[in-house]
Amino acid sequence: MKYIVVLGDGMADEPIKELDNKTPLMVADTPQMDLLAKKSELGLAYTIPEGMKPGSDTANLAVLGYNPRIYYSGRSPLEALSIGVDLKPTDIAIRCNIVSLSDDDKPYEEKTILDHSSGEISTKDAAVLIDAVRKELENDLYKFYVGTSYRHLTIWDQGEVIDLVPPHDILGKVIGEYLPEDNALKELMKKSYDILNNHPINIERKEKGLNVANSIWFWGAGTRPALTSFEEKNHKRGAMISAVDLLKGIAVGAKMKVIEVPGADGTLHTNYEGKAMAAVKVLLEDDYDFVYIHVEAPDEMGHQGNVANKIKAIEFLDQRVIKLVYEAMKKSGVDFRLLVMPDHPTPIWCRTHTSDPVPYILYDSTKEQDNQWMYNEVEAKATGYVVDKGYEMVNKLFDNQ
Ligand SMILES: O=C(O)[C@@H](CO)OP(=O)(O)O
Repeated sequence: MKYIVVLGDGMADEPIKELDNKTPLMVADTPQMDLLAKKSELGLAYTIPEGMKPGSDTANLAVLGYNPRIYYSGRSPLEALSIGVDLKPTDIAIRCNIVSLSDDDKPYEEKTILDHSSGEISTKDAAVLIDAVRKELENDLYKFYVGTSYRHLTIWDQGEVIDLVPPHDILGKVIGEYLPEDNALKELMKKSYDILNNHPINIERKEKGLNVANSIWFWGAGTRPALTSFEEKNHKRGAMISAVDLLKGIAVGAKMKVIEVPGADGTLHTNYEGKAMAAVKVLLEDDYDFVYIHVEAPDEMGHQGNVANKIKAIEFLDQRVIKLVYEAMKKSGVDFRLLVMPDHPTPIWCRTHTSDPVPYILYDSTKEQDNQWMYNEVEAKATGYVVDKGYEMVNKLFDNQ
């Protein structure tokens, strides 16, 4: 038996007025997910433990079977594992976004945050900007490392885990009240604006009408994580396919195989087919038992508040990932169980995450069901199946309960 998770980041949503009070999942043309839903258990899963913040860190740990209350020690330390930075016990890892602030004459505190992703800047351009920041601001206490696209890393030697606001939670707002209380971190952010706003890369971006990448933004602080190995825990050899350091870092921590897919970049235009084919290969040719395919695009489109592109991202996931994996597995004749779900909702109305339960499909090629339901939030709720503890989902997938 082979085991597959397809994780559509932020795919769940709420009814939207312009969509006749339907959700993007209800409106999207998803014949593959609907076919699977008919043959499967359909239900709702709570991936965010009560009282915890609805981050992709917490939710994906849960879907991989790690109780966030035990294993969560911050987002950035997980990403550091993927970036290859070995944290000392006294190091604090902090996510260092490159964001777009309003390019006006107002003091830093009065600027508005326009985009947490600087127009999904390329890693190549971002690396040049992080280098410019590093030259001016790095010292014995603060070190800067390049991650992927707008997502980078700062290590604060002998620092503290302090509460910092994720930039995607405050899009369109004046930043003053959301800046770090820690003065040193705030100063680094302020100085970064002076370094970056008129950097040649940003002058070019302005000319091209692209969002400028003119400030760093700190959030997601934490300490070195300690995950039990996935194989020890589940007696399954597991592999991870994702564009983002968060998921790749969780996999490094869990001693899973990390598969790099060329062209997988976390955007709407990622290499969907490449991810699907890499998953099939690791299961059928390399004989791994479990693969986790993470697709970031629906979440990013949610953060952008772009309903048409969120629908597109869901349709791409359906036709260019799930369909390919399903058909290749069927053709191989190997039995498999397939779990399709988001980690959390990223509703268009709020452009950030919520803690609501998410719809899941659990398919078993050896026990096909014959139901009438389709894959969406409303029908998943109507079935009455509920998984209260998201971190038990893998046990369901492995049929271990
Ligand atoms: O990587 C990030 O900065 C965030 C926002 O895009 O991702 P997610 O919403 O998946 O936590």
